Amino acid sequence: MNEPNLNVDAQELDKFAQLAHRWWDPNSEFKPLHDINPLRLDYVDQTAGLAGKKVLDVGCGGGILSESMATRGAQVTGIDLGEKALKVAKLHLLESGQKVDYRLIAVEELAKEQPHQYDIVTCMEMLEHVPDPASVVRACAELVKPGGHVFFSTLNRNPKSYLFAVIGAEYVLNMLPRGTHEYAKFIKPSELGGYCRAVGLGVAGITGMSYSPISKTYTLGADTSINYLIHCQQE
Ligand SMILES: C[S@@+](CC[C@H](N)C(=O)[O-])C[C@H]1O[C@@H](n2cnc3c(N)ncnc32)[C@H](O)[C@@H]1O
Repeated sequence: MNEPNLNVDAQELDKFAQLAHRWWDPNSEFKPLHDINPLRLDYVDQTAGLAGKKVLDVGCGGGILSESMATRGAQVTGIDLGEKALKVAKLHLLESGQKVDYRLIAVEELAKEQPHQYDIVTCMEMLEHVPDPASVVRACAELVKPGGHVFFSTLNRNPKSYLFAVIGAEYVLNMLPRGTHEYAKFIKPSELGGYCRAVGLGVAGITGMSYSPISKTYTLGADTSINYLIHCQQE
């Protein structure tokens, strides 16, 4: 994917391509995504109701969230620009027997092709890896049906998130490979909320996702200082 006008950072895609074969190993570099998945899945399901809904998962990677939403009865399309991750995602369907439509396409392109087609759009842990996150938010707003739900999760930008998400996770606890995250690309909730409101997505809720190095578990709650989920509705 080297087309100059795509909203993509080739180095970011390459990081995920190098690791793609380990996507479904719950003890690999993707362990944090496996660990947070039940929390975000329940949050989306309880907030928007997945059964019978047409759902788009943007930046779906190997399909951890996409597949789990399919198990809740959603008709899921997963898109990414990482070819290897998508291959892994498709292979995993053979093992799980789930049904997800995976496509290699930029979200901005899909928005032109299928405007206002989805009841729910999810875009988790992806915005902090793209050059122009506002463009992704705009495309998600174009893809969701009037009154539909859009969910984003990303990393907040402040000294605490630098300490925990970069130094702690990559250098002290070795939970993630060094260089996984670029601090300058982290996004404050106020900035993400601004991108959403600018394209007609009303912010309905913001929830923090916190990790306890003592219990080694994640919880949802009021603390949005490191990782957070934002729930929007198309106005
Ligand atoms: C941290 S992974 C998150 C995967 C998945 N959303 C999850 O939370 O389980 C980030 C994903 O974003 C994808 N990505 C990065 N830049 C992208 C872009 N410009 N368009 C689509 N996907 C992109 C990567 O290929 C990778 O699969």
